[in-house]
Amino acid sequence: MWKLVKYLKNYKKEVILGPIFKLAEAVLELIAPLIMADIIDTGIKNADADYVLRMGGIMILIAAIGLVCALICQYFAAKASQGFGTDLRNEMFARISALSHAEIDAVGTPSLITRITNDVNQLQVAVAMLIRLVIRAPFLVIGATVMAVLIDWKMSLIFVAAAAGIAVILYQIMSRSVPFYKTIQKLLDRISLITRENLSGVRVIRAFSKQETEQERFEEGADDLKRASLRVGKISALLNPLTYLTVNIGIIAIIWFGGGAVNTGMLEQGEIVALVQYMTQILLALIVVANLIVIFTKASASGVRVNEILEMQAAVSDTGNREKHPQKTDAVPKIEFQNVSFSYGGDEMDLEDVSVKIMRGQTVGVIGGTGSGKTTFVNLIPRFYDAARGRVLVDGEDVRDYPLKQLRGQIGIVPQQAVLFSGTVRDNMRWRDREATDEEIWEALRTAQAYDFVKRSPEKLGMPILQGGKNLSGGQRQRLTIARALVGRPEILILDDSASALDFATDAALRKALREYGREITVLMVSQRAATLRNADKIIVLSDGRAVGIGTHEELFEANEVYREICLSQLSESEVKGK
Ligand SMILES: Nc1ncnc2c1ncn2[C@@H]1O[C@H](COP(=O)(O)OP(=O)(O)OP(=O)(O)O)[C@@H](O)[C@H]1O
Repeated sequence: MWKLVKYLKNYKKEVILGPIFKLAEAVLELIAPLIMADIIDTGIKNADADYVLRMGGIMILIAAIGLVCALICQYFAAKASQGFGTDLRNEMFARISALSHAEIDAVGTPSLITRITNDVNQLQVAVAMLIRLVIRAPFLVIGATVMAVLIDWKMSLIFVAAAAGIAVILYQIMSRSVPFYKTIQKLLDRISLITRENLSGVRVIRAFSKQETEQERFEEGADDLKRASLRVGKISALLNPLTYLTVNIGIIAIIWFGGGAVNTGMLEQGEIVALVQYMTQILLALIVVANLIVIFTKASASGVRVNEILEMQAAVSDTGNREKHPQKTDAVPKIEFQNVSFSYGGDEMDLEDVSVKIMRGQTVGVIGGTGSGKTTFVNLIPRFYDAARGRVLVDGEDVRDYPLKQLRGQIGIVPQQAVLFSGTVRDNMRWRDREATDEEIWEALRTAQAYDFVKRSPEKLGMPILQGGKNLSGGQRQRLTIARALVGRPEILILDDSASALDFATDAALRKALREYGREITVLMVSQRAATLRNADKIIVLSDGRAVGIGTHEELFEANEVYREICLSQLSESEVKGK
């Protein structure tokens, strides 16, 4: 948690001045019982109304000054804690954006969300408390004890005994409850995961009538959280009664022994009242200390989770990479895989020893069964992941040597899942090229077979798109994601099973339109449909992560068992042979 202190650097003034004002308030609080004692022992004893009123006035003044000090401290605490939270969130967001897919997969999106929201909240509360109470509470405990010693050192022994008793109670309760706070944080992560899955998958859940099962899953998660919270609650609930009991025993002892001392003239009545007030102040301060321990324990669990993100090293990084100026000649393959192997972390390689050359302007198909490694293969080109062995080259340069912006800037990607963002069609189309003109956008829409439905809409390019593209059909979404990748004319276009939601005629029209780009674009087309890839210049057949065949449709159909089987399961004999 202390590693996060650097995020307070912009709020030094608040962090220093806040506690000073709070301390001033505490000093005034410690003076008040002495004045009270004086009122009783001098003003009331001598029936001096003037004295009582004067001293009463001073007490009101002290209370008013204390209030102002408290408000100023509160202002500083709010400013520093909110500013700290904002800076920390901005930094976390930047780090999360720089993480590669591997780390995001490992932590999980819901956990990232709870870390940047709930965990930062806990830390903000801790910062506010740090400024407001961390110095004040111990100061009051020590100060009240010292004041008691000044009044009567023998009576102050009661304070020492009560404080020791409360310290033991605090330790016993905290050591039992603190470990649960970490568990509670994890359970919150789980609830967040279930909620997120349910909200994003609500249509599927309804389609499969799985509402009840999902409700049960959520209730289970909520029950676990309730159980853990109740356990902590039951332990912590003992804190207040036990502390009150100890302090009240202390007060009884003060009155008991103090009464005797008053009778023998060793102590004044007012001094007894002051001692009781100091005892109450100690009680309140110790309860604050207990709450502070809880808040700091939660914050320390949150701090660890936040630090994990801040210290995470992105597996894919481009630190130190300078812009490349490769010779873009026909002699050098546009894309080359040299003995590439990759694993997501399991025992087996998800891609094994793949070597392939893709020349400039070629259209290359990637085919294979479900889970054969097609997406993994194309994901290595824009460096969503890095190869474990071997090299991936673009224009003869290792992809790891390019700045990510330059590498990804020349690639248009259409992912398997058509994701659009809220805004207009125009906003979405300008993701690759902010400066793209309407003409360029219309051209990309035409190639992607999205021209007609956008043109028909009254707002044209201003047509609104809801979050996730929910106001569009699956096919329309997919066409827009294809158009988005084409705007700005990428040198490499990767279509990851992107035509799957298109009918055959549209799929064919898309391929025809793409051919018109000629040699300008190198196209990688992942598909499970043999018909889609039949006319490609080259087809790569993947099976269990291995490239088991590379060649044209005719060559592969002749010589490759896996490819022939795929074709025969999908195409009629005339389709297999026909062009
Ligand atoms: N993020 C991931 N984490 C761990 N394993 C993964 C991940 N993505 C894919 N895999 C595994 O890697 C293998 C190849 O997956 P990949 O997505 O490349 O297959 P695919 O050929 O594109 O399949 P499909 O046609 O079904 O999309 C599969 O066994 C899959 O379980």
